[in-house]
Amino acid sequence: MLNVQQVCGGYTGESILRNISFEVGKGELFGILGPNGSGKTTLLKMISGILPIQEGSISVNGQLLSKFTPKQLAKMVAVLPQHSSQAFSYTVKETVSLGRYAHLDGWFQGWSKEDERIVQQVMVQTGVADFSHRDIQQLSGGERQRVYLAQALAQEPEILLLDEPTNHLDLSYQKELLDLLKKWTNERSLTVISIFHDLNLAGLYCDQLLLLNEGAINKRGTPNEVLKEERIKEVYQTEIKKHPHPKVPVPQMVLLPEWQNELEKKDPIINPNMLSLSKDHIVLQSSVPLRTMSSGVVGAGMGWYETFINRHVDKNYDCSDHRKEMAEYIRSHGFDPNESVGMMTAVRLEDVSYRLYTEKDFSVFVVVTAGVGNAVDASKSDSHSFEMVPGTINTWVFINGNITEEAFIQGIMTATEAKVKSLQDQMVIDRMTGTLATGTSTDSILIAATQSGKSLEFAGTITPLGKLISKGVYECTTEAIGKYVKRIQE
Ligand SMILES: Nc1ncnc2c1ncn2[C@@H]1O[C@H](COP(=O)(O)OP(=O)(O)OP(=O)(O)O)[C@@H](O)[C@H]1O
Repeated sequence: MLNVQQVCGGYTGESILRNISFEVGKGELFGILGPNGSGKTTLLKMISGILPIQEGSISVNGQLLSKFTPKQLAKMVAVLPQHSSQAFSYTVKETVSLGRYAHLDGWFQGWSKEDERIVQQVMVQTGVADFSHRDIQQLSGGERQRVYLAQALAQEPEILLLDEPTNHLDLSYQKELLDLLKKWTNERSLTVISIFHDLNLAGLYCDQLLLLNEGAINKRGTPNEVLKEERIKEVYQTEIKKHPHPKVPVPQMVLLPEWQNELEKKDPIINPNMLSLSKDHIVLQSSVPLRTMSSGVVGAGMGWYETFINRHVDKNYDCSDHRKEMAEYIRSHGFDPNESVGMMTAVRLEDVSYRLYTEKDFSVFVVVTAGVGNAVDASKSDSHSFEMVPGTINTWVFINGNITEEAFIQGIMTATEAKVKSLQDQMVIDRMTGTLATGTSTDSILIAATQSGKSLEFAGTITPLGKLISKGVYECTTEAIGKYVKRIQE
């Protein structure tokens, strides 16, 4: 569809872009990225034919851009510039109707039913139909942006060029606009070439990305190929971190603010004095959010949480809507479920076991409640029927240190191995199979780290961090099971 070959050029004598070559396929949503001044707008101006190129070639459907008449070009390519402004006082509908100009024989000569239908349709699609009779000068920045988009779409172009289309738009209109563009690329094979400053939006919506740096191509490829942490850090000269989108397999980038360096220098913060115990629940309230990976009823997965609750429930607790009920319980006790990890246990909470384990410059605080009434041998779990019951071994591991994503996962493995060993050493039996149990059917775990102080890369069993986790989980699980067994024997 669009072929850019070895293009060089810029403004009167000064060459801004160097050796730019890429292709854009029909129906593609193509994003142009790059720092301020990298040449994005200059490139877009060249593609739209406003700025002549100094070297190379740009062709559309196999024909050089310079061979099209202005009217042919206007029918084929529509442009939504960065800061659209209009000197004259037009209504919204008149402004949108200007988009049909390239299709008319003369100025509003032969305005057809089809022209009217298209204008009405794009006004509805861009959400401007409700104020179609208002003066464009009286609209907000976001409303005006949508009117100019409607004007560009009314042109029914094959290629739509956009310079930062989501500028001025609030969150919901950003999404609506990009959803609409994506739909037009899929359903009408509209080719969209757009400049983005928001790397995350570009990653979410674009099929292909072109990253410019100082007038040259740094990388061209799919979002996963272009949005690499090291590359973005280098090109934008800033601290960022890449993380996965929670629903779709595209990378997302987050900024790391300067003040996070201060956080990293702070002293350890999680200790046994922060634990409050009652018959109903055990709560650990942190003064700062902790990076947490857990299988809690509330707050499961990866997140930042301040409140950690292990709640006692009756053996016959109805688990049918346990998430909602637990969130209500947390709220009714004065905590925010959005900032909490909540677990349940049928075990008596007086039998909790907890201890702080310290190394030279980091520490681990372990809290375990354990009961083995529904102990299971994982190698024979086929013999068991699936039943949701409140968890019985709940393991909390708080780390006063700065740990990697890898260490979170290794921490869960290490803690699980230590738990299994404790069960085996105490000869806990799966009642269904009569074999040694490896856990219980609904155990829960959390690893929560302050992400300040010492950097800890690994948490496998023989690493410095893994040694504390192993020892802590083994000892606390053994003690908690011991208390449980003693109680049921009494
Ligand atoms: N009309 C002009 N005459 C001369 N130089 C210009 C002109 N317009 C832009 N430039 C220069 O060309 C370079 C690239 O500008 P361009 O607008 O293409 O960058 P950009 O990547 O779109 O930046 P931004 O993200 O800030 O919009 C800059 O150094 C800019 O100063």
